[in-house]
Amino acid sequence: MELGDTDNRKNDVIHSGGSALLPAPAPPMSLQEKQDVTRKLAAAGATIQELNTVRRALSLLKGGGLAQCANPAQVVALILSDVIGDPLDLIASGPTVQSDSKPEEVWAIFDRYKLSDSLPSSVKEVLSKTRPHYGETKDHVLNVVIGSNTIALECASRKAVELGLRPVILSPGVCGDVRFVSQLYGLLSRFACSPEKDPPPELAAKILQLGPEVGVESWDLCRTMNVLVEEIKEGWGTTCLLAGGEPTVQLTGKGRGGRNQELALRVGLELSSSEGNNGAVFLSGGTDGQDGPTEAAGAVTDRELMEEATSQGLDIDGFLTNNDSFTFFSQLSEGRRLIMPGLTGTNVMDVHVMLLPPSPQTDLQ
Ligand SMILES: Nc1ncnc2c1ncn2[C@@H]1O[C@H](COP(=O)(O)OP(=O)(O)OP(=O)(O)O)[C@@H](O)[C@H]1O
Ligand SMILES: O=C(O)[C@H](O)CO
Repeated sequence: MELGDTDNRKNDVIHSGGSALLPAPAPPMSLQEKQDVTRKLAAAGATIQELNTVRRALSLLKGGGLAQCANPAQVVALILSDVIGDPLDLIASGPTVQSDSKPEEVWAIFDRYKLSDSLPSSVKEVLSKTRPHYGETKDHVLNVVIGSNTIALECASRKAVELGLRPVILSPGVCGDVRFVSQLYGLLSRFACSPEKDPPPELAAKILQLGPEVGVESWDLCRTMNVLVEEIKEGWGTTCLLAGGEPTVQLTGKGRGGRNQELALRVGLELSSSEGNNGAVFLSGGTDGQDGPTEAAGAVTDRELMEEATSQGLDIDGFLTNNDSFTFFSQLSEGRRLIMPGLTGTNVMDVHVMLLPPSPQTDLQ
């Protein structure tokens, strides 16, 4: 979070991690008490939406407080979004966006995670006060999203065209468990590499059934499948399927990994078990250059993965059970499938890329 002043104007860059970088617990709450509350919520599995709704209510600067402090100076907030849907009031808990979270909304979150009875009395005191507003008008604040997953996918799409690929953007809002997300990409690859001119309708039905589990709307799935069918019928070159978002992993093991590496590993299993000529290549990477507590940003897989692992005596299921995807990719072929760009200094969530080469019958046209 950088602040800069030019004459009577304050320029802020709002980005990932901003909530933690700009703590300002509302009195009488102490910083330690506020940290304990957010840690308990995160450990209980609260979503970023729930977490930041609570953070805004317990902070002097979040939820528009920073803009209020700057009033009447003109505030220009340049925002890098790391939250699906780019909600201005939730990115870094919206320090320049007036908060409307009501105490009852916050208590409902505490109740949901059974924390209401283990909170310090300061929480009750803060929530019993009405939040200050920064006046009747918000004319002195301009919030601009200058970086987001949508923008990243649009840039990737332009690069794909430069490389002679045919891009199609599925969605910037992919979420849900990596097991469902990997099934979606496996089904889409089978749909695109289908030997029939018209892919089997049951494949399309399964893809549409998965939509709600992975945060992708039916019309985005139908639009994408129509592009893939056109590719099959008209025999374009390789289609570059682009998507992004922030899937989740249910951690059951003690291994080292991240959601991007685990997703890539699971998609590799899907591709390896897919019959026919499934020449898809899949990449998942964190745009901040770090995936979980590892040096990698993600990994690349294809249908050769299973055979490659088996030939090197690596049991994929064992690594997955232990959430040990980083160790797996590090040991496989000297780590050649890992993506290691280093930290990028920005964060617009994860990007998924799947290259779908033309299926054999179109080569003969
Ligand atoms: N061994 C593991 N295997 C798979 N996923 C893991 C593992 N360890 C952690 N994770 C996942 O990685 C996530 C944390 O990823 P990361 O450290 O990249 O932060 P982040 O969620 O991207 O936050 P930020 O947006 O601030 O970078 C956790 O939500 C957890 O589900
Ligand atoms: O700082 C935060 O609140 C998260 O990174 C979401 O923006």
